[in-house]
Amino acid sequence: MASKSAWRSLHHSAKRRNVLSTAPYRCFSCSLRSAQNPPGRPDDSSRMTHFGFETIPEGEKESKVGAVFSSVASSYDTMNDLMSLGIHRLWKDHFVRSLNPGSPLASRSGDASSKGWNILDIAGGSGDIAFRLLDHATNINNDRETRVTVADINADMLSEGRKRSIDTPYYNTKRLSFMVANAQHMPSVPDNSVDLYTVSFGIRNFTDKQAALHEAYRVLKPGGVFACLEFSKVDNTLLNEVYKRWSFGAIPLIGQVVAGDRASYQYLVESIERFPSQEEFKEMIRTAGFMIPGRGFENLSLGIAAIHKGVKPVDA
Ligand SMILES: C[S@@+](CC[C@H](N)C(=O)[O-])C[C@H]1O[C@@H](n2cnc3c(N)ncnc32)[C@H](O)[C@@H]1O
Repeated sequence: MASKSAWRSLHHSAKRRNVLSTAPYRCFSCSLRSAQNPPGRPDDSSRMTHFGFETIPEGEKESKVGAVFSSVASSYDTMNDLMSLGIHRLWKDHFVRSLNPGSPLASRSGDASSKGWNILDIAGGSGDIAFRLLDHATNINNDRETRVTVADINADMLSEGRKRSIDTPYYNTKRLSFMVANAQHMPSVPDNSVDLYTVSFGIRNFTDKQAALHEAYRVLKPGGVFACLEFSKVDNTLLNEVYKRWSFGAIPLIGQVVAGDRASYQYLVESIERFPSQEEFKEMIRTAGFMIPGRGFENLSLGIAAIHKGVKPVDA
């Protein structure tokens, strides 16, 4: 008899080719996909959304985004360096430093007995943020208890992450795990169980961003922190002009030359353009129930990217 993992991979390749419609046992990733319309939610089949500059039925977005990331998975890290001229590394380092993972939890949750942080890195893809979070906890805070679950809807991106983790001290330890999950509905993550929820360059791809923010609120402990690093709106006219020429002119072309895939990179730049402004996104975080610390966001490189944070109230 085929092992569960062998069956699962056969099942998924069959699903991709549309030749299998029913699962003989509960398949985690597929059940999550179908869980987009949980009981009680209206059928979304007639609702429209954006896929880059295209308007498409909501029900089609996940598979289209899935195809983009399956296509770019193997070249994703190289492309990130080329597209951002390496700057994404500085943004990610700064993001993680600003969160200070592994520092004493007592200061914000009042739970002096807590050891280590339970971190959920959503849309974690190839592990860039997870490895940095664990390095920071270990090397800066001397904390060897903090653990990160990298969750992503795309098994191909997670498999790149798993491969990369082999070169880290966290490989095959309880500090690092990978999970196929849809940020909009994560039934396997209990309420009030997470200290820090991170999402880096992921949320603009979600079909229902507000639903994902509500789900972040649900899984975070009271006092827990939501933190998002995402492309945003440039607040300087001249830089904005240069940036748009670079992103629309060069990035799809680099995608074609390096990864043999122009269309996926065209989608990625269009999705940046479609993402709400800093102020609009801050209001979405507030709507999900979070308290907004200070100004609520920090612009990086004049707003090319921004860090947004929200805190779940301690008395929630
Ligand atoms: C641009 S990558 C970001 C990867 C990584 N966080 C980083 O900063 O390099 C975006 C990721 O979002 C994932 N994603 C898209 N929609 C998702 C959803 N609804 N739930 C979870 N992950 C999703 C994609 O599969 C992809 O791995």
